[in-house]
Amino acid sequence: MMNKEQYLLYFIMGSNNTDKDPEEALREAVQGGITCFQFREKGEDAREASGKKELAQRLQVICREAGVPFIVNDDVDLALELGADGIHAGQEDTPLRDIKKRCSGSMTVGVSAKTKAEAEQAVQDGADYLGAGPMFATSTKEDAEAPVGPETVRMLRQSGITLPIVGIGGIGTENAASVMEAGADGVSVISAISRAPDIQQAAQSLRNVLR
Ligand SMILES: Cc1ncsc1CCOP(=O)(O)O
Ligand SMILES: C=C1C=NC(C)=NC1=N
Ligand SMILES: [Mg+2]
Repeated sequence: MMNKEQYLLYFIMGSNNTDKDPEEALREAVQGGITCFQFREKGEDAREASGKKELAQRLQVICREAGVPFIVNDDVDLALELGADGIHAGQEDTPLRDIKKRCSGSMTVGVSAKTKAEAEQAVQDGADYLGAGPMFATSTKEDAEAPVGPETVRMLRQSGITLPIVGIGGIGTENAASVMEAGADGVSVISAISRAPDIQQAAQSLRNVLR
């Protein structure tokens, strides 16, 4: 199970989020100080089946060596097969109750939620953290909905949600602090790190504005 501090700089990446070798990209991000990693192999040119599993295993080794939690997006079977530290489910993915039945109590289960109702349902279903967004405009997720802004984090806190919350969507060094100030425990980032010329520097710069 993860502690709140581990959500601070929650890097997410799949092979199609970087032009670099994904393993090299993750090593650089770990060097730069990410506190948590999610393997999200999705969308155009995403690897599938054995290719996806092999890449996941290699990235999991990098996380394990660094003591960084390794979370899998959406794919419950893969998460269980790998013995991942956690799974992240979107609203359109496998219902949390079904996931919880299949996962051991030690597995961190995260849910995307941006309304009070979604958040309360997730709490009831036993979610360990919430991903709220998109905070700002993003081109990384093709079907991302309209940005909801950090106000959504503030709203969830004012609604009495005490679960760890990470903001996600279009986050970089220029706006990360506003997400934390709204009450998030961390920020989830894809392209501001995965597409940076110097990935280690990008992760370090984000760490520097977070705390
Ligand atoms: C997976 C996801 N969910 C909401 S926005 C998003 C993409 C975030 O990518 P980026 O950090 O590059 O905007
Ligand atoms: C859609 C998502 C929202 N939040 C997080 C943390 N991960 C995701 N894949
Ligand atoms: Mg999803």
